[in-house]
Amino acid sequence: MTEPYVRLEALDMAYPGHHAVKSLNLDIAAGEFIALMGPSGCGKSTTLRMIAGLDKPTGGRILIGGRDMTEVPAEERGTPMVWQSLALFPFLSVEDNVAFPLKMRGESPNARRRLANDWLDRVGLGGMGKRDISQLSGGQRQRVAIARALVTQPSILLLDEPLSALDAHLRVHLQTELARLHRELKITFIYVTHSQSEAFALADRVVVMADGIVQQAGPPRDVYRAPVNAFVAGFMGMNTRLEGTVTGRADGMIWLDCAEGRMAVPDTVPVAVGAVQSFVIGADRLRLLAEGMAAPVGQPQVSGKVVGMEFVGSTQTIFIESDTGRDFRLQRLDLGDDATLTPGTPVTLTWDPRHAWALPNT
Ligand SMILES: Nc1ncnc2c1ncn2[C@@H]1O[C@H](COP(=O)(O)OP(=O)(O)OP(=O)(O)O)[C@@H](O)[C@H]1O
Repeated sequence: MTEPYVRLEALDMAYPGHHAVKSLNLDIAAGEFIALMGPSGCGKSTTLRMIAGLDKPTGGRILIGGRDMTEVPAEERGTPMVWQSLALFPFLSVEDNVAFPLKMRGESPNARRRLANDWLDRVGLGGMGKRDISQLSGGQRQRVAIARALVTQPSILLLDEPLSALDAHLRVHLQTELARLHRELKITFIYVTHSQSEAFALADRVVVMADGIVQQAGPPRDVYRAPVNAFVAGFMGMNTRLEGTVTGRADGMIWLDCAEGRMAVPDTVPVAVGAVQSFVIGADRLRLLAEGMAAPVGQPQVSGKVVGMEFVGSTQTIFIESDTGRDFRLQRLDLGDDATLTPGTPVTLTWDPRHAWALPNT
């Protein structure tokens, strides 16, 4: 990264009785879309609130554009925030809500009206400026909140679960609009979410947190395919974790004795023969073997039975329990040809060992 635009340096927040953020270091480039994700209580919102200046860190520094902002009051930081719960003024019109930060800044009534309506147009609410907030739907209100945050033309927009109060259809719709706004505005977005699909769809980089500590930061594909530890692998959800005793190395692969048989994984970790090594295999990498077929030479072959199926539009997830009692998840396109895969159906799984990923032993 060239010079970061936002730098969080050993950022710490120790509430009385709870250490919420622990010496967090993160560099964010100008114009980057960053998603902070992790389970409830991991410190995502606290981190965002510290960047906004709403919570004062108990340690570390926040630099924005090279300037130390740690002691700068929220209203002077130029870091507006959009929340899950809509903090709009119910007694002001839509236009006045959007224009409010401009009024605080002392802009003239004409400039306020013009800019507010420009932004209402940009978020798809053109012509609705005179309405009361109560006359808008949840999705429309969230657009007002976004317009109000952007009307001052900040260089950073902070978003804390901005879509989580909306229904699934609206969420996807507004997600697309946020992506468009980010492309057009080219400003830095820092986005807190529980939702892996939202984070993956929107962010240039995701930052996975647990217990106040950054576990992994990287492009969504890297974090999904190459988790750095068991926590991140588990948080990504759609993979199966196996482990075995290392028996040797050959041709860029580590060979392991697992309960499910002899397996190989790409040799990316320094591990000794005789040690136990974990690895993951993505749900989309697993394949079912047709009845009576053997796996290609060098590929594992794991037998088990179907325990459940889930359909999500054009894809399906098949839950399989192996004969060794391990849970596998297999994800594939739904081609409508698996009426016979009911719970209890015996199946055999395989995968290309080059798609497995050894978890670094940190
Ligand atoms: N003012 C406070 N005093 C004491 N503890 C707090 C305070 N605010 C937050 N916490 C605790 O700090 C931890 C991190 O909170 P935070 O809101 O950052 O989590 P989060 O990752 O955003 O979670 P969620 O996804 O549920 O919003 C939680 O355990 C929370 O209970």
